[in-house]
Amino acid sequence: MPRNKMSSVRTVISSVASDRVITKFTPAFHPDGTPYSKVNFHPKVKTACSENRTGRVGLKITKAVLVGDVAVGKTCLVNRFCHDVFDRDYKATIGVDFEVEKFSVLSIPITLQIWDTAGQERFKCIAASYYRGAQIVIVAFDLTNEESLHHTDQWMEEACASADQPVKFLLGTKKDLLSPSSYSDVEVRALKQAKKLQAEFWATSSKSGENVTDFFFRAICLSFDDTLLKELEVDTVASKQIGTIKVQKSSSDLYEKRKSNQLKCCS
Ligand SMILES: Nc1nc2c(ncn2[C@@H]2O[C@H](COP(=O)(O)OP(=O)(O)OP(=O)(O)O)[C@@H](O)[C@H]2O)c(=O)[nH]1
Repeated sequence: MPRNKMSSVRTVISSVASDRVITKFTPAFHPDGTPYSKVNFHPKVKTACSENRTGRVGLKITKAVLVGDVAVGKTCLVNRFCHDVFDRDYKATIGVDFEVEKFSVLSIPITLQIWDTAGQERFKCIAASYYRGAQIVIVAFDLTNEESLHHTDQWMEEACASADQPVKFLLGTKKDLLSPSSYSDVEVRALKQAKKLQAEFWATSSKSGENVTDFFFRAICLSFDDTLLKELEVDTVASKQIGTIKVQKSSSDLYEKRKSNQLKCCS
């Protein structure tokens, strides 16, 4: 890599907070609650990162959209992760809000944009226009509100319609409000729903902070690994195609050479 490019990557990494450095693949929350079997970064991804061959991946922004019913706790989740605060007073999101967080994943700088959308029906149109191109879709529901779990089908369908082959999550909020036995009952239904949605299930509490950081780290790990693998495959196909053109060119050169030799012999 050219010297100036390398030093700009280093500058970005040095501006990443120490608690945003990811060196290990974060595991799923529940072994039966995920369609993603990955437990580690792909060997090709690890090699590409160690050799600084990550192309445009380190320069791209990873977009996450957060959707779900009114007052399930979307804004509180973002505020807990980005600012480590919790507000017990409810203030409805108007339309859409967003936060940006910088990470270093296997020493590659990654910028995560989290779009926190309004759950209120009247803002749905505005919020939906921000789903486009999302690589991470998070459908939140309130673990204490069964109806909000039922509505996750529709939220997932709408958010994925214009997303970009996203990594999908079904995220239960307000875990602190449930006793262990009530939580176990809800978990059974949530795991069933996650399977139906082909999404990974997480249960969090923005009040206590339980599982909030692990959840976002997991989302980043899955998305980063996916995106970089796709990018490396594109590079491999492109270099194979260049190789084929070269082979074709040299064999046609050989043909022309032979033809001219034959002509020389005949004359
Ligand atoms: N006990 C508890 N309360 C929570 C938690 N998360 C959110 N709340 C409360 O739930 C209410 C709604 O939270 P918000 O984060 O504003 O909900 P929202 O989903 O962003 O709502 P909209 O913007 O209208 O879509 C607030 O009163 C929060 O204090 C949690 O983990 N535990």
